Amino acid sequence: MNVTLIGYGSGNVASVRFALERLGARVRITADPADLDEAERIILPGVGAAGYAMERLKALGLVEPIRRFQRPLLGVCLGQQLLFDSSAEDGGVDLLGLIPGRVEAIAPAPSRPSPHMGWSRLTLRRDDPLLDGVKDGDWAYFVHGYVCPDGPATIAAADYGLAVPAVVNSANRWGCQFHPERSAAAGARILKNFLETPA
Ligand SMILES: NC(=O)CC[C@H](N)C(=O)O
Repeated sequence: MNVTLIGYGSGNVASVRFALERLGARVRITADPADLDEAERIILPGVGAAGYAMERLKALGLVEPIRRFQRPLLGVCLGQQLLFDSSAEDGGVDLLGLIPGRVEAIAPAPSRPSPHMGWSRLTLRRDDPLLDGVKDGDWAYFVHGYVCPDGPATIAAADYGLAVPAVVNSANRWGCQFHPERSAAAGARILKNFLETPA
């Protein structure tokens, strides 16, 4: 099982790599656009600000190779958000535009501080190869202050006083808002399923 992990200076590369290698994957970390064109499957990690992440992807010439990639692609945490059209973060930033919609800030409420930090249970919305073996009610670990738009791409959600698209899919692109590398059995199963998704 080969996987290419984009190391672009805005991602939790080390923890994702360790989780993938624990599953037996051969991990290549790269920021070279040529490596993406020949990758069997790609994971786009991400932590921090959307604006900076997009600046890094643009500076490294990675935006178009990611956009044109037709084999399995998984965005993790901020990496899921980057798959959408735009984000309100950093005063508004255009993203990769692979899934329709705008990422918005989580509106804080008395029972719902922002950022959403901690364990929440998953509600499965529909079957998907990435969710094979994941059960309704499984726990996942979230750390985010922005939330993707809930729509047809949502295949699993978490209830945080608002519906948080926890796992999304559109064509060959999947996203995971929570940290699968820090989400115990469900997270490990999602990474394993991604590694086994036919390229
Ligand atoms: N954990 C993160 O890196 C968060 C990503 C994004 N900036 C958000 O607040 O949702």
